[in-house]
Amino acid sequence: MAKISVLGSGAWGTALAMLLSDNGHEVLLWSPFAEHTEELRRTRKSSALGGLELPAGMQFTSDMKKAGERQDAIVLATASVYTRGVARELRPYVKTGQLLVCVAKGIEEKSLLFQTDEVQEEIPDAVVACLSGPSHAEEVARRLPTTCVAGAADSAVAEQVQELFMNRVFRVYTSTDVKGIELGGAVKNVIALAAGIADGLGYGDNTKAALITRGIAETARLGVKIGAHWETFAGLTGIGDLIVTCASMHSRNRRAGILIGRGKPVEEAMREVGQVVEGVYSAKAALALAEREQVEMPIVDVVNRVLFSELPAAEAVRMLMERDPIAEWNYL
Ligand SMILES: NC(=O)c1ccc[n+]([C@@H]2O[C@H](COP(=O)([O-])OP(=O)(O)OC[C@H]3O[C@@H](n4cnc5c(N)ncnc54)[C@H](O)[C@@H]3O)[C@@H](O)[C@H]2O)c1
Ligand SMILES: O=P(O)(O)OC[C@H](O)CO
Repeated sequence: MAKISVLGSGAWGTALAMLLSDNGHEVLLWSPFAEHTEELRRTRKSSALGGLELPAGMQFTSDMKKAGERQDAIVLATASVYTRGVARELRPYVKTGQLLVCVAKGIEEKSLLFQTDEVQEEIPDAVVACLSGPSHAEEVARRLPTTCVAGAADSAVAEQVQELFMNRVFRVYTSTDVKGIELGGAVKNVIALAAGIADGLGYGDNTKAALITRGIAETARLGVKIGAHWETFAGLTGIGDLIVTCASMHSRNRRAGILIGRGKPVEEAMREVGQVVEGVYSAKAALALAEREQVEMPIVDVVNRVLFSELPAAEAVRMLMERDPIAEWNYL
C-alpha cells in the first residue's frame, strides 16, 4: 500500500483522502490552516462534508515538510487559485520523479495555464498527472458509485493513478489527453454558472439542455484548437462533468448561478454558497484563451459580461437567443 498526502482539506481533498484510506493507503491530509488541522485531529469529522466521520487511520498535518517528504503520491486538492502557491511551498521537499496528482479544476488567469502545467512549471522534476470527472465530493464521501478519468501524457503514469484511486464504487478510466480533461473541467464550471442563472431566472429544462449541449460544443471547439481530442468532450470529463454540474444541487457553481439569476450581486452569491465557486475564477481565463485561439465561445462570453460588466442576466439570455442564425455543426 502507498503513502499518500492530500494537500487541501476542503470537500474534495477530504473526500479523496477518505477514498484513498478506504483503498488501504496511509493517508496524510494537509491543511494550510493549523486550527483546521487541530479540529480534524480532535473531532475526526469533516466540517467541509457536513460533519462526516473520517476513517480511523487518516492522519492530519499543517506541516508541508511532513506532507511533502517520503510520499509515494501527493494529491493537490486546494482551490485552483492556490495551486501554484502550494506547489511552490511543496517544491523543496519532493524527490525527482515524485508523482503529483492535480484534482482542482481551473485555468490560471495570468498565464492561461491548466493545473498540471502550473505545477510542472513550479516543480519541473515531478511527474504530474490529473484526476477529473463527474464527481461531487458529497457523493464520493458517501461511497456512491462514481466514475473519473486519470490523465497523464504517459499512459503508464495514468495507470498508476488509476490503481491508487480505483475501487468498487469509484471506477477510474485512463487518458493521455490531459489538455482535453483540464479544459473540460475548468469550462464546465463557467457553463454551470449559466445553467444556474437560467434556473434563477425561472427558465425551464429546454434552456438547461440548450446550455449543456451548446456549452460542450464551444468547449470542444476550443479544445480541438489547442490540440485536445474531440472525443474527450463526449466523455466523463467533458459532457459527463457538465451534466452533473449543471443538474445537481450539490454544485456550488450552479447554486451561485441561481442566486445571480435571482438578482444577487456576484460577491454576495459567492459568500452565500460559502465554498469555492471555481467558475467565477475561470471565466475570464476561458474567454482570454478563446480570444487567443480565435474561437467563438458565446456562452462563456455572456457569463463574463454578467459576472464582471453588470449585464442583466435576462439580457444575456436574450443576446444568446438573438445571435445570427447558423448551422448546428460546421463539418469543415
Ligand atoms: N467539491 C467537489 O465536489 C469537487 C469535485 C471535483 C473537483 N473539485 C475541485 O477541487 C478543488 C477544491 O474544491 P473543494 O470542494 O475542496 O473546495 P472547498 O471550498 O471545500 O475548499 C477550499 C480548498 O482550498 C484550500 N484553501 C483555502 N484557502 C487556502 C489558502 N490560503 N492556501 C492554500 N489553500 C487554501 C482549502 O484548504 C481547501 O482545500 C476545486 O478546484 C474544485 O473545482 C471539487
Ligand atoms: O460544486 P462544483 O460546481 O464545484 O462541482 C463539483 C465537481 O466539479 C463536479 O464534478
